[in-house]
Amino acid sequence: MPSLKYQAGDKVMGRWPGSSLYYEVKVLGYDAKSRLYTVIYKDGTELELKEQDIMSVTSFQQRTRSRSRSNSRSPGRRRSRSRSPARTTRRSSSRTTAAAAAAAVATDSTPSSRGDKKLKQAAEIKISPIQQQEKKPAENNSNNKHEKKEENNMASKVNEADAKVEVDSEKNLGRYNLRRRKEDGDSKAAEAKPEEREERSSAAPPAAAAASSTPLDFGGNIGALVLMLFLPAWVLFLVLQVNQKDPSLTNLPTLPPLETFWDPQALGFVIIWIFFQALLYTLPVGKLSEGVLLRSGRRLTYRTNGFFAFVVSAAVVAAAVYQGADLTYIHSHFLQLTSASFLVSMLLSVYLYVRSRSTGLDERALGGNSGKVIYDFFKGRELNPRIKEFDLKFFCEMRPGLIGWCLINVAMALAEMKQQKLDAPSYSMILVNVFQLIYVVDGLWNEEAILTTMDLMDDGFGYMLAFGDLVWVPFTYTLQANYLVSHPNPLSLPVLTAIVVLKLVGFYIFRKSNSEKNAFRRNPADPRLSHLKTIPTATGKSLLVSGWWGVVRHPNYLGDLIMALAWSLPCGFSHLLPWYYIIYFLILLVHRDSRDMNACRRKYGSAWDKYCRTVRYRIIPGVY
Ligand SMILES: NC(=O)C1=CN([C@@H]2O[C@H](COP(=O)(O)OP(=O)(O)OC[C@H]3O[C@@H](n4cnc5c(N)ncnc54)[C@H](OP(=O)(O)O)[C@@H]3O)[C@@H](O)[C@H]2O)C=CC1
Ligand SMILES: CC(C)CCC[C@@H](C)[C@H]1CC=C2C3=C(CC[C@@]21C)[C@@]1(C)CC[C@H](O)C(C)(C)[C@@H]1CC3
Repeated sequence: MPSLKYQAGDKVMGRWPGSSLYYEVKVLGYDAKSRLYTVIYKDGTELELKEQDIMSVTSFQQRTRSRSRSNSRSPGRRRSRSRSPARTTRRSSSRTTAAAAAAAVATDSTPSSRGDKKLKQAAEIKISPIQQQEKKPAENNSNNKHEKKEENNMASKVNEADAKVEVDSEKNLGRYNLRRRKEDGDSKAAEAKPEEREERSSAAPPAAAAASSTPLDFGGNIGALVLMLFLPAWVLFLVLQVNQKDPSLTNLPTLPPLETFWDPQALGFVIIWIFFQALLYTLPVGKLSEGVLLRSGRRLTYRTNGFFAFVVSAAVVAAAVYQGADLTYIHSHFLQLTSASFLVSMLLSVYLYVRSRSTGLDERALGGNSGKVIYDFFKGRELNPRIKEFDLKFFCEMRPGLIGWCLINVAMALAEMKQQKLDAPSYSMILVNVFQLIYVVDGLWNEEAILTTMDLMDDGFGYMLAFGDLVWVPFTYTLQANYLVSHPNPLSLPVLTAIVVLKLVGFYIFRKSNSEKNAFRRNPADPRLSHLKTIPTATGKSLLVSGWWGVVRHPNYLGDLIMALAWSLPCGFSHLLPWYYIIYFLILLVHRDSRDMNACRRKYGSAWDKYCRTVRYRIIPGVY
């Protein structure tokens, strides 16, 4: 790198994207095409940074020193976070450390006469060298030396704006423990306003600028192309197969004439349904929830009124049925409704790809910005495409397909009654309907929790999710109910009871683990989580290492899989078809788990390895 400002091997200070935090990093290389430096953090995390986000160690020291001086001269110019009563300083778990940090702040940035008072009001974040802290057993309230409370965030970083610590020696360039003081009283933490929690929670966004070097999933361009062709073909196969009297693997369906796929009325219904859901989403009813801090430094707001949308949709559908609407139309025109939804998802994907071309680097997903057209089209380039406040990804994932899933299931129950001349749906049909209804309603009730899932935080919005949300979910997740319409499977009471128990166990694990992680990510200081052990990471975020997330690395997947089993069991063992969902789901979740492992490895470096060594099983206890 001859004419570059920084050379490979240089030790410099790198800004964490989207924040004012600087870490000591080593320059590994420079990519002339993307004009990004690849840097490595002390814990092994590699990121790509722009030149303006890098500073030489000397300039960093000068800058921090001058800030320190100006802070001590004009207290009024300090950031106002200490002024809110909810943000009063918290008691440190270690008096020694608190004293050491206090000394550092008082000596270096404020005259001692004012020191004490100022300290009480000062920023919640303080810095002290990590080596010193790690040696103190009193600090470590876990049995494992790697496991500490969220407050013990080990980070090789210096918060330029907040730290107010003199950069007086090589000390600041080494490893620091960036910790937050505990609240005076836990309840305050729990009651804190979202904007206050924001600042208290992880100090840095989770990843770097969209990197063209992020490894490609699914075998890159070719794999994405194969999947793009295979997935609709597979949906078609399932839809045709389920209508066969004998849907076994030895009895494959024949392709119907092409004109049967197209029905303008079906397309009309699909469009009306999507627009109806869009209308409900935009109504100023329900909570406004904040998403995670993005790489761009922004935090988006979402209208989480999914449960409201569900209730209104149910009421409107019930009214339509009361007025004579025949829901069994959905069963008899399933193929046409599927192809209409496919068309909509295709058009949406093209729109998403085209608009992603005019987005900035930091608005793109790390995984869908490879420069490979097919791959990026499939994976999705833009992380959070929005039309004004209307978030397309959030909406599609949580509304038309998900609520449509329940509508289709109800239609299947009516079709079963009609086809089998029953006065009420069969027990198997009721179980499938109720189980999946619980799943969907739970998702909508806890809609906010979706904001800390991979799809919302990391994945771009492209064909994979557009097709997944609008076609895959409503037309393949309803397969069990669809199967039962013409393949009855009577259940004995003991079997029925056993299936219900299985579902409840799965649901308990799924809900508890998802809520635990969501609550922790939203407010690491939540007193209800204070018993949990955590592993600090260089990003300022911690990883849960006890509770549900200490049993396996994806307890939520475990619960989901148990539930999937309970959804297939009511269909019996006559055919493999209704078991397709659990087979697909196992593959999806194992693949998702490895995608997440790679993403977390990139995000958290050695801290993630530490987590994996501590929590050794991936999804199923006892299975690596
Ligand atoms: N029905 C269906 O078709 C599907 C359902 N699902 C369900 O959706 C839910 C969400 O799944 P998904 O988005 O894949 O993944 P998760 O909700 O498990 O999210 C993964 C993220 O959680 C954070 N995390 C991982 N380990 C820890 C830890 N120990 N402590 C704290 N945070 C941790 C990391 O993000 P960070 O650290 O950045 O916060 C990681 O990237 C699951 O319940 C899953 O079963 C998923 C796919 C399909
Ligand atoms: C087409 C591909 C082969 C796969 C596409 C995957 C998508 C269908 C799924 C990715 C993550 C999902 C989630 C749910 C539905 C399926 C998709 C979109 C979810 C909304 C179901 C309801 C749950 O309660 C949830 C936790 C909110 C789920 C979040 C992830």
